[in-house]
Amino acid sequence: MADYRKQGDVAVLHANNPPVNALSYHVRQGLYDGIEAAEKDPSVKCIVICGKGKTFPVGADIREFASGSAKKFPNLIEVCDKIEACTKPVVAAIHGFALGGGLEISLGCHYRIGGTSCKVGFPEVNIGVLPGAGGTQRLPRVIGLKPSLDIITSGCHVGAKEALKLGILDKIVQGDVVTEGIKFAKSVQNQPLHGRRVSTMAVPDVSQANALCNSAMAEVKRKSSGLLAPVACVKSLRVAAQTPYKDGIKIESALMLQLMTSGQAKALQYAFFAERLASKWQVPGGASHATVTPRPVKSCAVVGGGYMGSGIVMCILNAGLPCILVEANQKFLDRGIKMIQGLYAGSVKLGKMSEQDAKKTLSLLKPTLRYEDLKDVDVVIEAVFEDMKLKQEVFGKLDKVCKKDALLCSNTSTLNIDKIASATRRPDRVMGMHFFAPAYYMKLLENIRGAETSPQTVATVTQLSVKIGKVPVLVGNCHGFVGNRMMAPYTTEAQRLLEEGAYPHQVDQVIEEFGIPIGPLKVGDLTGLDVSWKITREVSRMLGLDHTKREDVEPFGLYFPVRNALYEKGRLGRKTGAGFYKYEKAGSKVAIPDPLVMDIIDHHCREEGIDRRRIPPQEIYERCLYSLINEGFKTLEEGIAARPEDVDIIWLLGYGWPRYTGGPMHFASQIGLRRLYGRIEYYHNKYPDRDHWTPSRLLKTLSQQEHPVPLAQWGQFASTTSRL
Ligand SMILES: CC(C)(COP(=O)(O)OP(=O)(O)OC[C@H]1O[C@@H](n2cnc3c(N)ncnc32)[C@H](O)[C@@H]1OP(=O)(O)O)[C@@H](O)C(=O)NCCC(=O)NCCSC(=O)C[C@@H](O)CCCCCCCCCCCCC(=O)O
Repeated sequence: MADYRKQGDVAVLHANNPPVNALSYHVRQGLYDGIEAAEKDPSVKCIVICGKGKTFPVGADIREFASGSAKKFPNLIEVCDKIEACTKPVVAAIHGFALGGGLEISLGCHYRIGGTSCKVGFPEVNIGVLPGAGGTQRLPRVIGLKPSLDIITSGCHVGAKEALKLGILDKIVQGDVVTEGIKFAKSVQNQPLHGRRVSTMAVPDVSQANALCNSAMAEVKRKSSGLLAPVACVKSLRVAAQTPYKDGIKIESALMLQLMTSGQAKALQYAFFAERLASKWQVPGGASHATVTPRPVKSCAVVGGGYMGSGIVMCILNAGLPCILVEANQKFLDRGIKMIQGLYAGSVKLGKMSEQDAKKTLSLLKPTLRYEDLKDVDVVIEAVFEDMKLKQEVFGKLDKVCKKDALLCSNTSTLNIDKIASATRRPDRVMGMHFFAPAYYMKLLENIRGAETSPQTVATVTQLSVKIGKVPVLVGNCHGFVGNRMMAPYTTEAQRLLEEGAYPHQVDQVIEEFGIPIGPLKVGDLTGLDVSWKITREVSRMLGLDHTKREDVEPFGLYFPVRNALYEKGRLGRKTGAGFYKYEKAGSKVAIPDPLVMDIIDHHCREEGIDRRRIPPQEIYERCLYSLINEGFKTLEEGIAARPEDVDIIWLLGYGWPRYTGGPMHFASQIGLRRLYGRIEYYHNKYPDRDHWTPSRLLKTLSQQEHPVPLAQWGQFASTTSRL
């Protein structure tokens, strides 16, 4: 797990643990033994530590935190200290990434050189821990407290040039980093080592320690309220400034041990792996990401240049793929182009992109009004208005003009993908690609497989999704798929609470305190009450109901009297400066509780003879969140979602569910399924007419097991076959 070889009088130690050289027990042992062997060998004058394959070690092996192996001798602290204590010069030769424990290893070395494209960083905060192998103690001794606070609390990567400027790297090298590392080591082999051992250095900006740490603490509390790791990072860095290394490392270890066993760390690490699992799909019949070869995609087209369509075009262009944008008329086409150009101009202005790159990227865009221009593209993504008739019309046209093997995808957020596919003669090459707004920014892509979609179509769309920078999750076909289907009971309950005693700001406050950045009623205002009103009307029509008749729609959970009253008064949300809240002016972001809305709600209740009651925050919390979770279990039991991890990634990346709880399914496992089932059954008995409170069969089964079933095994209890 760490290869030892000698090249003349240089010992070269390669960490060898593909794909990213995570510092698992065997790698640590190999590095420790390698240093010991080199120290003992009189013919060795200096040592180079590097990584085999594509990168320097990227950190501790995250899976070892749960198993306890991370603490096993030699732990990472002991390895770093061993390297630093070596009496022969040790050089870290960095290529790819040196992250977390990898960067700590390099800080234990006496010198660090890096390739031109290497990156370093401490991403530990993202997985709920801190750089606990001396990172918080050594980095400030090398580069000072101020930049260390920035790097460690942000978790951001630092490029080679910046790392050199800060003093993390001693040199940037061209060409093979190991060859250069050997040369470098030979050049310093006779230099004294005192002054190169980082733990013995003083923190340069120590006089400002209090001011810097106080302001960093205020900042992390403001930005990541409730998160334990960033706070612990600042505490540990403060200690580095005030204490010798040998005492500081003890405090760092104590903080690390606390974090390692925290629920937040477990949830964040779960989310890390769930995100990587998402693109590993499998469909009934056994075809999977591992067995099916995707078709190459060399060009794409997007139909519809509205807000979503334009964003999708940008994702494609950013990946370096040519993209045709089709619109129905010149006015709409110009509007789409203008939006895209404007967003690139904004990126240039903010320094995120050079003018030259923006120009080059935009040159890949070909706007047109003619469907015939799409005859050679490999993939078309339709992003027209959410209307089945319109979508079928578009797919019919596409089917006629596009080459036989082109894939036709729809950015529908709710509609039946099989019905859309039925407008073509190639249902095997039709799929849903549900982007989230703004499409150029949001990482989630909910990919919907229809009944006839072929495995190769799934493979190609998944590969394209990754290429355009998204995390794709494959789901089955049903109204709203996974994300929006779970959203329905959540928003329904939020609105029902208004009719029983709560006001909008009270509901939103509970949800925002839980960690979802915008409460459901503020989301209603953001999307527009006219939009949700129209959706209710469309869904009612689809079900053959009259949306104006309470007795028709109430049993189907489609009766929203408060929303309707606001809509009828022209309060359409943020865009009109009034909805569930009032706003300073149309388009403003700050939602202000509105006494007028409270009057409208009270009036409605009086008319309906409803005795309003005080609704405790716990009830708001349970009714919104547990109804959503129950629906999540239903998507699993029906095989619409393949794994609980997929449901979680959809909610983490698409709907702002707080990552430190791991997502709704992981959160459910933390609540305890027995307790959760009990509460859902309680609400089912209280509101028997609300279908979304019917407890999920899967949840019921799991809750009845003698011992809690680990989340990774829930799938074994889902009785129905997969609908993926
Ligand atoms: C590196 C990346 C940027 C690469 O991205 P890329 O897109 O190329 O690849 P993937 O992300 O898809 O990854 C490929 C593959 O690798 C897996 N993987 C990646 N990183 C890790 C990892 N760190 N551990 C395990 N597995 C990893 C990934 O899951 C993929 O697997 P798959 O099966 O899907 O192919 C990107 O991968 C990335 O960003 N990785 C994470 C980097 C990171 O977070 N690093 C920090 C890790 S935490 C750390 O390093 C902690 C250390 O600072 C401190 C540890 C101290 C422990 C000692 C504690 C003892 C203290 C107490 C002692 C006192 C004694 C007492 O009292 O008891």
